[in-house]
Amino acid sequence: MGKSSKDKRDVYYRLAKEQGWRARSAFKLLHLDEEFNLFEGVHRAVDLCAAPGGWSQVLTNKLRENHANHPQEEEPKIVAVDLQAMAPLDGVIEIQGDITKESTADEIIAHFEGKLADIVVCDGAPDVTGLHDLDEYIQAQLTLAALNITTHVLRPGGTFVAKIFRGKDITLLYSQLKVFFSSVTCGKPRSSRNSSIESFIVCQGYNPPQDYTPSMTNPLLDLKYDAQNEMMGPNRTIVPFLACGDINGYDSDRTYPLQTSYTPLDPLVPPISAPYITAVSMKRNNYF
Ligand SMILES: C[S@@+](CC[C@H](N)C(=O)[O-])C[C@H]1O[C@@H](n2cnc3c(N)ncnc32)[C@H](O)[C@@H]1O
Repeated sequence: MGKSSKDKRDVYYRLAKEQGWRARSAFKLLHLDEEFNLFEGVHRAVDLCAAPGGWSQVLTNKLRENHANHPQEEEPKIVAVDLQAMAPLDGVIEIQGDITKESTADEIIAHFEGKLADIVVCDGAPDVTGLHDLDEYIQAQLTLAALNITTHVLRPGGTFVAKIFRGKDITLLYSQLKVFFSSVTCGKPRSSRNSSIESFIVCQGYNPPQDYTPSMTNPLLDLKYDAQNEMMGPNRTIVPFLACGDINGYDSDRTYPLQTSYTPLDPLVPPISAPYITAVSMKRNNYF
């Protein structure tokens, strides 16, 4: 009887046990490295969603190798983060925290003491629900949280690698990543199960828009448009508003009965700060 594909996949599970990797996923990073040469000249790394620590082990080996080859260069620094506690790993600073939280980002940044990382990797996966659209959405949110932390800690020219679920809406995420990196490639390492929707984006050449200011309250994570969180400069995107068709005379008897002082420039688009009562009267007039 021939080997089933399941038997072949298990080779990485067995190899991981034999070679002392904490997780078979270590091979995914090793195989991505074979293709993309991820660790050349890398001394400082962040491992997001790191438990139980397979990728951190790979990082430790690669960065130590780099240091052994160039002892005059700085000592390796690796910061690993996960929701779950991780058994200690020599040479790895571990943070137990949620990567979607600002406090976790602050903690990571603090460990770099003003210096920047050469690479950020993220193998994060939320608990899947089995509802594909929902799982893809949550995975994309996790990737965006990782990207957001990355914009705070990655040096220009640096690399970001993250797990994605390559579903039908993935091109939106690619577009968002292309804003920040000169090269964005999607890779499926041979150790990643064929049956799995997972792939990895390899983003190289970090190059944020000029004057981009990293912020945890930015549109990638948090859609807040109140006065305190107003987007400025290149963080702010304004798209044209086009009234389609002739709206003259449309519903011309409308009134704003509860707002004597409110004179909107465009009655169909009240300012964001317009009071609740505006929404009530607009709703009453069936504008939305
Ligand atoms: C597939 S495992 C990572 C395996 C790891 N790369 C390794 O080689 O050992 C996914 C991890 O993502 C973590 N995770 C999921 N959501 C997270 C979040 N919001 N913040 C931090 N970690 C998260 C989980 O706790 C889990 O340990």
